[in-house]
Order: sequence, then structure tokens, then C-alpha cells
Amino acid sequence: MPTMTTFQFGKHKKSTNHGKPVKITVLGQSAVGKTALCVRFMTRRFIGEYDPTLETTHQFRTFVDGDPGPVDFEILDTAGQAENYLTQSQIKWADAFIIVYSVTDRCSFDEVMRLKFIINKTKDREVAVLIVGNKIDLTFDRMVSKEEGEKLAKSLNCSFLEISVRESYDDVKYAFLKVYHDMKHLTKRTSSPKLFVRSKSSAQIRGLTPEVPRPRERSMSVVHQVPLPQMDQFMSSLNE
Ligand SMILES: Nc1nc2c(ncn2[C@@H]2O[C@H](COP(=O)(O)OP(=O)(O)OP(=O)(O)O)[C@@H](O)[C@H]2O)c(=O)[nH]1
Repeated sequence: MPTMTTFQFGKHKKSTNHGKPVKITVLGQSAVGKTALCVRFMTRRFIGEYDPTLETTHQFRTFVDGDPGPVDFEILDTAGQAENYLTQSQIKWADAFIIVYSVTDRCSFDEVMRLKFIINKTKDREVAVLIVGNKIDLTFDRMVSKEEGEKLAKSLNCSFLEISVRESYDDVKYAFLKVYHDMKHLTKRTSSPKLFVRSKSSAQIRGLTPEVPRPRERSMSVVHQVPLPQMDQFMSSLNE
């Protein structure tokens, strides 16, 4: 049974997005930390154990530096278990996506590519997708390197971060703000043909959004504007 939670802080009655919340679907295999990520963003707390999620929508209002008022988010925490798996409506619903894998679980990393292809097939326009490699605090259990994560994200035309939901609230907040800014940037770009003329460097894009605090020791790539490779081309490039 889908559930809904609401966290609204502050005395501001109106949000910057005028009652049209930013809808983010969080995807990824079971136990990669999707619920931990959502709960950490909304409550700042890391809570160790959760029941496996069926599907939960969180409504959350927070301030984003640079925006005049608070921003309303709606975050869909999806079920990672195969039997409850992804429906097209969960993808159609969203404005932007976070795909989570665990750096300690190669299967969850392999799943990222499949999820991105489902997003591409379902959405009829380019959308902001952030790939998050979680659990970097588990240094000795790491199975997926940062370079592999970066390479995959670049090939799939996505932004990328490695984080530890357990260790850092700042990283978690940054992830949500990053996907929010990517989404705003894409919307601006698609409604302003001039911006297609030259793609911007990551430094320039960061310059456009200097408000997002950028914790140290983090890798990030911006949304790339190259066409998405076909699956077979992509697979062979990974083996190079
Ligand atoms: N060490 C470590 N453990 C984490 C981290 N993030 C989440 N976990 C743990 O990973 C386990 C799974 O976290 P969940 O948030 O329930 O994972 P999920 O992806 O929502 O799982 P489903 O609901 O089954 O789809 C829990 O035991 C968390 O405490 C992290 O950054 N570091």
C-alpha cells in the first residue's frame, strides 16, 4: 500500500515553485539506501534500519540558497524488491530522478544502466538524472570504483556523486539540490534555443548556481549533451 509523509517547516506559506512541487523519483535496487537517503534529506537523521519500502511519497519543503522562498519537493521512494518493481507511472510522474547504487554491491551498479534505459524509453524529453554511489564509508567492502561510476554516468548522460548517507547530511542535501538545479538548467535550456549553441563547462554551470554548497572530496559530473549511445555500443565501451 503506497504511503505518504509530509514534512513542512518554516512560516512561509508560499513556495518558490507556486504550488507545483519538484517531483523526484528515487530508484535503485533493494538495500542500496534509497529510504535512508530520503529520510536523511528530510529529517537530517540517519536511521539504521527500515522495513523494505513498497512505495512512499514524501512531501517536503526546504530552502534552497538563491531561490527567494522555500521549494516544495515531492519525493517518491520506490520499492527496490523485484516483485514490487518499477511501473511506468512512477517514471512518468517525475520531473527528475536519482538512481542509487551501493559501491559495495556490483549488482546494484549493473542495475543503474537498465533503470536509465527505462527512463529514456518512458520519457519523451531529456530529464535530469543523478546517479548516486552510496555507502562509501564501507571502504573495505567497496566493489565499484569511483572511476567506474563516473564513466557509467558520463556514458549515460547523467550527473554523478559518490556519497555516504550514513556519514554526511551535507552530501545528501547536495544530491537533492544538484538534481533540482540540473532540472532547472535543462528546463531553461530547452525553453531558450540560444543556450544550445555552446554547451557549458561544469565550472560555468557551477557559476550559474553558486548557491549550492559543495562539500569537499566529492566527484561530480554535469549533464552532458551528447546523444545516448545504444546499449551494445555502450557495453563495448565499458570493456575497453
Ligand atoms: N554503512 C552504510 N549503510 C547504509 C548507508 N545508507 C544506507 N545504509 C544501510 O543500508 C540498508 C538499506 O537501506 P534502505 O534505505 O532501507 O535501502 P532501500 O534502498 O530503501 O531498500 P528497499 O526499501 O528494499 O528498496 C540499511 O541497513 C541502512 O542502514 C550508508 O551510507 N552507509
